[in-house]
Amino acid sequence: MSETVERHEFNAEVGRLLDLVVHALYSEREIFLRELVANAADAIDKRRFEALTQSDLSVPADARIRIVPDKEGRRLIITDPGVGMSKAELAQNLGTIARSGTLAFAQTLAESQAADKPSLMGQFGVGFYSAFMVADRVEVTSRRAGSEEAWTWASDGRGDYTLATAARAEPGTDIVLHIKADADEYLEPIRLQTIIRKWADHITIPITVAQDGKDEPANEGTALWRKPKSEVSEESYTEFYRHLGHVFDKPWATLHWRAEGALDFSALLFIPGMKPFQAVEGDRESRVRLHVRRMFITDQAGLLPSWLRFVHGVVDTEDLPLNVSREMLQSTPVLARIRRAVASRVLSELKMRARDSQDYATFWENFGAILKEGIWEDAESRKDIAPLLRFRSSALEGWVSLPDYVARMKPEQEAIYILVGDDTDVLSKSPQLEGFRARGVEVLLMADQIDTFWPERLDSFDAKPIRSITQGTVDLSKIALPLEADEAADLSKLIPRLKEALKADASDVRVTDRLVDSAVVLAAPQHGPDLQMQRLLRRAGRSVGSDLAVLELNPRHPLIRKLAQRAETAADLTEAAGTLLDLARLQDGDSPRDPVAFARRVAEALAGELR
Ligand SMILES: Nc1ncnc2c1ncn2[C@@H]1O[C@H](COP(=O)(O)OP(=O)(O)OP(=O)(O)O)[C@@H](O)[C@H]1O
Repeated sequence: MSETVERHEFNAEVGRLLDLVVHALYSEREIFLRELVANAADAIDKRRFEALTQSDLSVPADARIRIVPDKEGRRLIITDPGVGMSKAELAQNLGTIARSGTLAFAQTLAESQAADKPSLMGQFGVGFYSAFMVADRVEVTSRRAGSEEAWTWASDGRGDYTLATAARAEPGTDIVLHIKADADEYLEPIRLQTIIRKWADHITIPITVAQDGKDEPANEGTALWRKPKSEVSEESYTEFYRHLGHVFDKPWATLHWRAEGALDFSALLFIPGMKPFQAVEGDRESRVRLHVRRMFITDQAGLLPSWLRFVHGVVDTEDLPLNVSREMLQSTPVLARIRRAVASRVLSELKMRARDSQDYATFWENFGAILKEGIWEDAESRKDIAPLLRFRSSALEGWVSLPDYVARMKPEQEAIYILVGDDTDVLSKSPQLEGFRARGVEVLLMADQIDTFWPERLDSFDAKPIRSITQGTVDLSKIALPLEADEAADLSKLIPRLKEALKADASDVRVTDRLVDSAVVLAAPQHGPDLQMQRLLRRAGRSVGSDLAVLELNPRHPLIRKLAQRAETAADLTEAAGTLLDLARLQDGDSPRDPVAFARRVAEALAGELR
């Protein structure tokens, strides 16, 4: 067979990443073995998954990962019968950085303090490239399952790599590391055994290390989730969690249980201790792994609803056949029942942990925004999720729950009041809150994208309606103002004049008791989209329809009083009306309709003052 050899440059990012990996990132070089073994195990799982629909790809019964040190040749070889890589996949996976942001993150990491490194590192796997910490040349020979062709990728990690035709009897991958002069220890079978036991014991695929010509088992290979809880140490849980999630932090929650009876399954689930650094945009599916009788089947069985997609873990059942098909995964009632059982177990864990508010805040700040999606999209779970929500509040620091809020409601108060915007700190200063603050009425402040949507679906909590304070007419008149307020001006002449002047820009002009210090405020029309929704629509370039905002006036404010007097005469109020509307928009963080005209009017008004 004639050999073809092609030379390719690494893209510039890979070059820089390699440099960081080798020189700045890791203090423990031994983790290269963990990374390579994890990749090999993933490749075997992938092949098993593909075999569900293509039986000729099936993984050999004695599949294992072999580690073979060759002292004389100064080589370390890692072999797996996994899915393998085609020529294009070799170039793509080992010649570029697939995930955007990886390089930037590696740089941050390299520059960070030693003390912060371990936790940052958790967000980050350099994976395959870590081989260059111990090797000055790496060769990867791979044959894609389902193909006859094999290719060898080779590089000394310095700018370029080659791709050459090769031969391999079976699908799978061999990684050959040419060990550096100062890395002799990684040619010692005992040392390799120790590393595997430390880092890869939870991998259920057998791993062997060759010693004196014999393959010796190196991992225990028991399925951790099948062991009784009492036999699993915290370290083993943590190590398994890290392996599953490709992370390095500690789980915030570990849920390990066995269901027996109507359903028969074991589950080991984790809620991460921090937000994933590289959240895959658009991927909203739960990635909890489904095993049948220990054997990995798929991580795409949607075992948890997407609003619990931050949960990692494994569910292993006796109730499905090993050759379960993809169609069956969609339709079998067994899986539907398992899904319900698993989700309800996660919710009860959250409920229990929510009793410790400080502890729960960690979870909430990481994943609260995702949990809220459940209120929007899951009618069945809505009632269970609602008490788990937490909010910023106009009345106090920290996180507030709906039950807390309801317990603090004023006797005359009719609704749970909310204000939605882009930033809770900005919201907490909003004039929209003035009348509520003055009357001692608490308002919940929300600034996640999803907050524009879910309140409408929940509608009420504990029989109290949830109302946006910028929507419709909020009636505060039943709750007395504790301080003495100025007499309200009579606006009966002013209002029709302003309505006329603003007929193209406001759907209504009316008196409000929501204000104390400010003259004006905007409200959404009673049956149209709320203000934040209008803002989102506008930013997305969508029309907000005919639902113009309502301009509300504070009849006790000096400016409004003066205008009310002016309205008694025939004076022209068009400009003043426009300025009022623009002021209200500015307060809510929006621009005046015509910034230049607005600036001119304000300047003229000031000039009048100064004259
Ligand atoms: N032994 C292998 N068999 C098949 N494919 C592999 C093997 N090793 C690596 N790959 C492929 O190369 C890709 C890149 O591997 P690498 O270890 O750099 O990153 P990763 O595993 O995707 O991410 P991370 O290390 O952060 O978990 C893998 O996603 C996989 O597709």
